[in-house]
Amino acid sequence: MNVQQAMLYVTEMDLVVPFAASYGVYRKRESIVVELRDEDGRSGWGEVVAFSEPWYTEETVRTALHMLQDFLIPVLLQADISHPAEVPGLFSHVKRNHMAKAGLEGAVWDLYAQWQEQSLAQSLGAARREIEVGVVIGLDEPMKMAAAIERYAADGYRRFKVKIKPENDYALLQTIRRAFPDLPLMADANSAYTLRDMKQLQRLDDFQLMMIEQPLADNDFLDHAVLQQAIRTPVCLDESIHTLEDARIALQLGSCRIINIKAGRVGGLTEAVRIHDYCREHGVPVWCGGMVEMGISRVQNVALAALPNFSIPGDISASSRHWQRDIIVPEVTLQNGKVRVPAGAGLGHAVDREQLKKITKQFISM
Ligand SMILES: O=C(O)CCC(=O)c1ccccc1C(=O)O
Ligand SMILES: [Mg+2]
Repeated sequence: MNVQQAMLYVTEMDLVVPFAASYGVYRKRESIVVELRDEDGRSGWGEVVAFSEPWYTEETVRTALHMLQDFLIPVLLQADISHPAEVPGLFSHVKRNHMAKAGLEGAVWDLYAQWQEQSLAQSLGAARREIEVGVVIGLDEPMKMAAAIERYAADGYRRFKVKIKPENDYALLQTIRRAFPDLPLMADANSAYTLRDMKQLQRLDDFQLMMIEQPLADNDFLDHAVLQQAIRTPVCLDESIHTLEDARIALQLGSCRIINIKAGRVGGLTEAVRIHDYCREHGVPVWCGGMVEMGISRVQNVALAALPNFSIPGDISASSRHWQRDIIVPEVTLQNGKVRVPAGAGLGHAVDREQLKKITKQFISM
């Protein structure tokens, strides 16, 4: 497989509703869509899920463009690739910058699956035909968050995640639990706490949460282990896990009992599958995280979450959760709280070039 041309679409799209977490509020989202063309004129699609600002990890849309244009794409255009799992090795002389790398690797996976006349899920070794999915409720007033849960429950979502912060946790979860005593509920703190908040975190054991996601800083493997010893609620790590090695450290230290896998955060689908396999061997469940992404990354998530150890519904909502009009056809939709894993070759969804053109503010071809 030879990549002959790489095209980058820098996009910006309004969110259907603003999305707030402990770091701030998003009303629109910038992204980069990657189109790779091979020697037969096939297009493979990827998405770089970095945000405009470096709050989630250190990457941004601008740093990713720099990495893609000046380091990663030149290497990819020179390479002869027989399998997408070779791509991380091609990029190993570039430190980190996982989301930039994952955008290209994802597009190579799409090309490869098309070339094999397989679905992306099949190429990844995933066999499920449908997956259960969950939804994330951004920070807001407790009554508004409870109302959002009610609406999403009616849509059929199977697991509900609320964003929390130290100023808004106990009362919020109490409001939600009183309204929905049996709801499969979890909370994501995006590193808003430290070990000094131990007592406050212990009180959250009152709410039978499925887990608490990333309570402490991303590099705090030790403090997360201390916390997990002191609370009943399972800790799930998100921002801490950038590599299989990070997952190994976290499980060996007891920093968490569950891992959130996002292909963008770990440098691509290849590393995501390796982390999945490692967790499976160690009896640790995983689930697929979300990045308020558009359809290409969303459909990659569906394929990834079809692997067997994705045993908890992920943050893989319908396209309409965030977008008026997604960039794929058909869009991702829910049937009974489940999403069907596409069976068609590659992504199994077409890119809506008309919509992509409408939201593109910068185009680069190499
Ligand atoms: O994609 C979604 O719908 C929301 C997923 C989510 O919570 C999230 C979105 C952007 C950045 C980080 C996170 C997170 O899981 O921490
Ligand atoms: Mg998270």
